[in-house]
Amino acid sequence: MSDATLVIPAVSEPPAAPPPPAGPADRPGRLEADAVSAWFGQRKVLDRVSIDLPAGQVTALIGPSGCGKSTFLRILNRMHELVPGAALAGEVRLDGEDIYDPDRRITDARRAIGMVFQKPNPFPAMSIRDNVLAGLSLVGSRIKKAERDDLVEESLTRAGLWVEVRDRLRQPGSALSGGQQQRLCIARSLAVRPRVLLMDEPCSALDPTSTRVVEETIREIGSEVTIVIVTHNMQQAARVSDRCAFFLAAHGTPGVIVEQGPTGVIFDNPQDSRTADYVNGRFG
Ligand SMILES: Nc1ncnc2c1ncn2[C@@H]1O[C@H](COP(=O)(O)OP(=O)(O)OP(=O)(O)O)[C@@H](O)[C@H]1O
Repeated sequence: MSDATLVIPAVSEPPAAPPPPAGPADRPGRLEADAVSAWFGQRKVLDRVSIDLPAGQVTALIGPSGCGKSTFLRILNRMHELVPGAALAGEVRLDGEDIYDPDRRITDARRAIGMVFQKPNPFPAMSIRDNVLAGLSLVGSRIKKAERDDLVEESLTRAGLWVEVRDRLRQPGSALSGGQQQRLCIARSLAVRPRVLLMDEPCSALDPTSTRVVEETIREIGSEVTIVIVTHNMQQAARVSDRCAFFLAAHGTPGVIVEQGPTGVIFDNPQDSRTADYVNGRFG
């Protein structure tokens, strides 16, 4: 490990920030990664990745399996450091502020930067309503009882699920279809009013119809909350993203960004022949 700015997770956490105020969703945030490298033990898996993720835009991270996309995504909300033996270097800034600053709590980063995973993971025995509210306690936020119903409706509406579930909010989350469960997980993330939403292959466990509905949801919320999505599906990247970053790890070397830019350019006029080969399905 040669980079000088190795980040070591804080041992003691500073006091909790106050819960976010009720009201309209916060404005979308701008994320910047600067020379981010990552290791699992002695193995370096990302090398000096720098990218600007503009506020209110959807950025797709694309590239072959194993090139470090998910690792990079997890670095963006401080999940990488939870893996034993994992280390990282470089800087990640949310609206100019270093999310790894030792004066900042991990939960502050998680509250501002939400995550939706590959497999829908609602709490199966918990009601649909309580699943939406569960996101708040996961990041240490509280909300007044009187404001809960409004927040549930607002979050489910933004996730494109309200009309389908408004008459059965007390039913368990497990009673929903896979696509509905994924939108419930999006609603759970949105209830925290994040500035950025990270999505790790959110449609890979869904059928084509559910995939389309989740993609519509992404397009609809993409101007209110900055979205970074990892996807293997090139059509999906083309459909939902404003910008793309192409990751590659050649012959066992750490992953790097080969090319990044507006989605139209990456697909129709890429500058690097490896990008052209990948987006046209010639490898990966
Ligand atoms: N917990 C872990 N411990 C050790 N190595 C890991 C761990 N997680 C990932 N890796 C390794 O880090 C490298 C990058 O993995 P990562 O999952 O970030 O790639 P990816 O591009 O997201 O792949 P995929 O598209 O298949 O999900 C891979 O070589 C992987 O084997």
